[in-house]
Order: sequence, then C-alpha cells, then structure tokens
Amino acid sequence: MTSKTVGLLWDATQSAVKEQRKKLKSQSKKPEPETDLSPGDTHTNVNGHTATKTKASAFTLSSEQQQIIDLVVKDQRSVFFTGPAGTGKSVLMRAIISELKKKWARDPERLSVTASTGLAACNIGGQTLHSFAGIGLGKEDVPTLVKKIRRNAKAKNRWLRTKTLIIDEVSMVDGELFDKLSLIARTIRNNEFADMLNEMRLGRISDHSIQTFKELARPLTFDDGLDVTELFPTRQEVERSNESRLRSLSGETYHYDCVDSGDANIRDKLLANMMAPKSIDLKKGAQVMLIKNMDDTLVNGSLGKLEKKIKAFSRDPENMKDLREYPVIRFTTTDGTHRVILCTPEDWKVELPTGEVQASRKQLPLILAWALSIHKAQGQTLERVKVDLGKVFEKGQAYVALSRAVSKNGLQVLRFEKSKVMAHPRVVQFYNKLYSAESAIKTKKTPTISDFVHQGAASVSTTRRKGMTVVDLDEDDATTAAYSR
Ligand SMILES: Nc1ncnc2c1ncn2[C@@H]1O[C@H](COP(=O)(O)OP(=O)(O)OP(=O)(O)O)[C@@H](O)[C@H]1O
Repeated sequence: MTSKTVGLLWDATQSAVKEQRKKLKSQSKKPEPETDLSPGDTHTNVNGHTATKTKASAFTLSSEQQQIIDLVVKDQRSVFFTGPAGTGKSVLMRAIISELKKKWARDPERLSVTASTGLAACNIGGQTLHSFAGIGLGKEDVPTLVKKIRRNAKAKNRWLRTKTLIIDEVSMVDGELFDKLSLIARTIRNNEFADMLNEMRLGRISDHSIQTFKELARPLTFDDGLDVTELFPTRQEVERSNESRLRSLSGETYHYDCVDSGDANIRDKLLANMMAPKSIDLKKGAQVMLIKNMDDTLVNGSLGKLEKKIKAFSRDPENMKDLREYPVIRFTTTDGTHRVILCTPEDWKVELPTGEVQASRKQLPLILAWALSIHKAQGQTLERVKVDLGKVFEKGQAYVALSRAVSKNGLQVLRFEKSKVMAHPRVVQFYNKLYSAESAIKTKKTPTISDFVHQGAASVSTTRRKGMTVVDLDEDDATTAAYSR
C-alpha cells in the first residue's frame, strides 16, 4: 500500500496533492530516521516500527501509530499518513477504523470508510469513494454532480452526516477528482438555513430565502410521538396552549411544587425569571422539555414524554426519607436515540459574584413543552419548532423565534411575511457600522499604550475611540440587539 488519508481533507488543492506525492516519492526512496510527532503535524510518515511482526491481536501499536490514532480520533485533525511498504499502515488503518467505530457507536453514519478502488474498499470493509459520493464515474462538472447528489437522498445524507471520512489508497485518486469532491463537499455541506437567518439578521433577505421560508408552512410529523414546540410571544398564550393539551390527556394529574430558599423579602424577585417553574402539573403522555444539561446527549432543550411515575428517593442526601413518586420520561436525545430517565428535583441558585447564594429553587428539571414563550426560548436551540407569524410579534422577536430552530427540516413557519421578520432598522444600522478586525487594523492607526492610559473621566471615551471602533448602544439599541442575536 502506498498512501492513506483520514479525516476531512477537502481543503487540499490539486497542487497540494501533487506536492504531497513528490514528497512521498523521495521519502520512500530514503526513509528518514524516526522522529517525534507533534500534535500539530497532520501529514505524517509512518516509519519502520521496531516491534516484531506477530498476529494483529498479539502486538501493541507503536507509539508513532498511537500518536496518529490520537490525532485522528481525539484531536479530530485531517491527517494524511503514508510510509514505505510493510511499515504498519494497514494495521494502523484498521485500528483507526475500530476506534472511530467505537466513538460513533451511537451514530454510525458519522463515519464513512472509503477507498479509491473496489478491492481496497473491500479490504477495509468500506465502499468506493465514487459510490460514497454518489457521483457515478464523476466525469461531469461540479454543478451537474451536485444536482445528481441532491436527487439521491441517500448520497446527500452521506455528505451531510459524515464527520470523519476515511480514504484508503488515496494516491490513486486523480487530483482533478479530488478538487471536484472538495467543491462538492463545500456546496452540499454549506448550511443554507444559517445563511437565511443571517440575511434576516442583516435586513437583506433575498427572494429565494423568502420563498424557502414560505415553503416551511408544511406540517411536521415525527415517528417518536413527540410534537413540535410552538413558540408564542406571550406567556398567557403559552399557558393556554399547554393547559389545553394537558387537559386533553386522560388520567391522573401529578402536581409538583418547588421548594425555594433564601431571604423571603427578595427571593421571589430573584427567582421570578427562573426556567424552573414554581409548580408544574404533569400527566402520563405529557410532552416535556429538559431544562438542565445532564450529559452529552441529554441536554437543556431535549424533548420527552412522560411514561409513568415511580416511587423514588429524592437525590438530596438530607431528604433520604422523602420517598415520593417522580416522573419517568422517555427523551429523544441529541443523537436521535431514546433514553428513559427518572427525573428527580434539581437545584437552581442565584449567586453573588462572591459565590454567596442569595436564593435557590429545588424543582423537577422539566417544563411542559407543547408551547414555549419566545422569552424562555431565548438561548435555547430546538430540534422542532413551530412559529405562526400571523400572531403579534414585537420587532426582532420573530427573528429570535425562527433562529431557535437547529435546521429548516425541524422548523414549521405559518403566515410568513417579509415585513414581520426584518430586523429593527437600528440593529441593521448597528451592523452596518461594524467592520472587520482586519480592516480596522489596516485603516486605523495602531493604538499605543498611551491611548489607553486614563486621562480623566471626561476624555476617556474619545481616547478609546482613537484605535478601535466603539459603537455605543443606548438602552433602546441594547434591547433590540439583544433580541437579534
Ligand atoms: N505495532 C506493530 N507491532 C508489531 N507488528 C506490527 C505492528 N504494526 C504492524 N505490524 C506488522 O507488520 C507487518 C506489516 O504491516 P502492514 O501490513 O500494516 O504494513 P503496510 O504499511 O500496510 O504494508 P504495505 O504497504 O506493504 O501494505 C504486518 O505483518 C503487521 O502485522
């Protein structure tokens, strides 16, 4: 074998690949002495290992092989590794694949194992690069190939879902094809939804984006029995919606009150904006949202359904005698799988900068989630969102609501109108006043330390303006800017 590529190497140009090939030729003629790899190296040469050649299962990987595995698996670097015959490239490749399979065990689509030829692909249990890419022979130009891939749901999904791409025998991939693949990757993996939101934020929404938003009026259905969360401008609308959905469920209501502590004179005020509610009513079948990060896949914003309640001790060591019934929730996790969790009360604290706790609330980390207020949704990212723009939204609120969605596939928009989503003119003005750090350096005199020396209260703001752009937000701007993140 002559060469391998692991990782997303789409930024390599044809000339860079040629350059690599030249290097490889000279390297395989005259092997270099073994060198240490620094974590920053992404192009590495596998030199001869000293370990005796035994069965794959019987030997340990050399430190050089292990370093390359770490670069790929832990550091997630784009890595090109190669070396003369018999230096352990295939063994290393198998080890990398096995580590990556473990890493993506819950989401196997994230790893794509490919090779330039059918035989090589077979050897590593993968598919050919052409078949992964869905490009046939790949002779057409890039726009035609992109259209071809977009028509093929499976191929498109592979391009979108893959996080790590392995290409074995990469030296057999023609440089021109490599450049085409790089361009295809950039075109297909480009996040159209992020661009649409950005246009909205800057007040320059294109006709194409308007049309795309209008197409999002279609209803969304999911096979895990969970519904979209509808975002409303007011709390009253949220309560009405959640209460009516809860009433429509039959069965017993489970009521949970919070336990607040802290100075009674101020704690209500301090805890007023807390996500965790003072009390919550639940029923079997209720749609809920987790409001705390539990681990990597169960996060603030995860949606779930109440399955039942069971008797359990509170996790509070002081309340070990508190044998209460707590809800068991079936959550859909960030990786699309399901987890069934017993939810017991959690703590939320309001602290002074010194760490002193002023008030705290103990409550289940759950809220009803058929409906949510824009205010509470701020700062959340949601997999499934419904926004009816026919309702009254304040300037900037519609943008916040729509930008809560992770993707347009999980967003339903009713009664879309361009005028409803445009940013506040003052926000647009604010963004127009900004320019890049690079141009700031080019056009402005570089500040010296004397520019920052305090020269009396009255001169502070003008002194600061010498070297950098300071855009003062008055209260009004600050509010609208906060709404337009
Ligand atoms: N860490 C190791 N310790 C001991 N033996 C090893 C180690 N890595 C590889 N080997 C052995 O070295 C031999 C060559 O390894 P391998 O087939 O991976 O090399 P290669 O670089 O892919 O070679 P080629 O380019 O010829 O296909 C094999 O017998 C393999 O079992």
